Amino acid sequence: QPKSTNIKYHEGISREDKWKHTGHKGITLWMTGMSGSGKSTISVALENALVSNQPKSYFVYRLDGDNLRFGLNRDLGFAPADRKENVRRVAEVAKLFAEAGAIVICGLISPYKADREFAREVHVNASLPFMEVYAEASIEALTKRDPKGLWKKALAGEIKGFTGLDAPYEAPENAEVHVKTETTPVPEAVNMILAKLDEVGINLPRTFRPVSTEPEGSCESK
Ligand SMILES: Nc1ncnc2c1ncn2[C@@H]1O[C@H](COP(=O)(O)OS(=O)(=O)O)[C@@H](OP(=O)(O)O)[C@H]1O
Ligand SMILES: Nc1ncnc2c1ncn2[C@@H]1O[C@H](COP(=O)(O)OP(=O)(O)O)[C@@H](O)[C@H]1O
Repeated sequence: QPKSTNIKYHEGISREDKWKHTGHKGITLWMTGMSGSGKSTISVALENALVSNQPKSYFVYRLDGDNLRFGLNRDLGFAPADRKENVRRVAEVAKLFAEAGAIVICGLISPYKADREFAREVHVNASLPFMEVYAEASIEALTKRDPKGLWKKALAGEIKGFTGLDAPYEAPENAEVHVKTETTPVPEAVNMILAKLDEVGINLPRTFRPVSTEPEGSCESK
């Protein structure tokens, strides 16, 4: 519930009218998984596939957990309440972008099921499509990959409350897409997500606008 009272929601132009510009519906793809599981790698590859590999570019916007912590979420840490607020804010921002017609790719660890469910509800309540994508890899693989050296630091006790070590990760049970990134190459993961997008059906049907059948210059003669 909002803290403010005496506020009123104002409607603008319809979502359908906004989506006419993009030629497709907005949707939020929520990538979850532990650090190093492949959220960013797959998100960027998917973004490229949608922007550069299609006959017509899609309107895509990535909301990356790490990146947002430099700005919008700079006041948040990694305590459970902070992670919850992190997910809430990103879910609300994603909803706004999806309303504007974007394919929003969120990449957040989002370790708690309840928080991810909240993100889904925000979209469902606004009648916006939402799908969860689970990037999974074993702790063994994650500690080997360790692109940022964070697992090494956390294992050495230099990071407290690290997801997968001394902070929980509640794995999704019903994610729309489940990518086992130890055995699924990145392009295959992208194609799995594209196939799911096709299933949801975000492309808007197009019909041709007929040409005028009035004789040329008939306007002036009236
Ligand atoms: N304690 C702890 N636990 C997990 N991750 C940590 C931690 N401290 C810093 N980092 C870095 O922060 C990135 C995760 O931020 P998120 O906003 O995605 O996290 S969360 O959804 O709020 O749980 C995460 O990014 P990714 O590696 O891309 O997942 C890490 O780079
Ligand atoms: N199949 C795969 N899918 C995604 N990432 C992979 C895969 N195989 C290896 N990797 C590597 O794993 C690391 C994943 O890191 P990153 O995408 O930053 O994860 P996250 O955003 O979840 O923290 C990268 O170094 C990437 O090259």
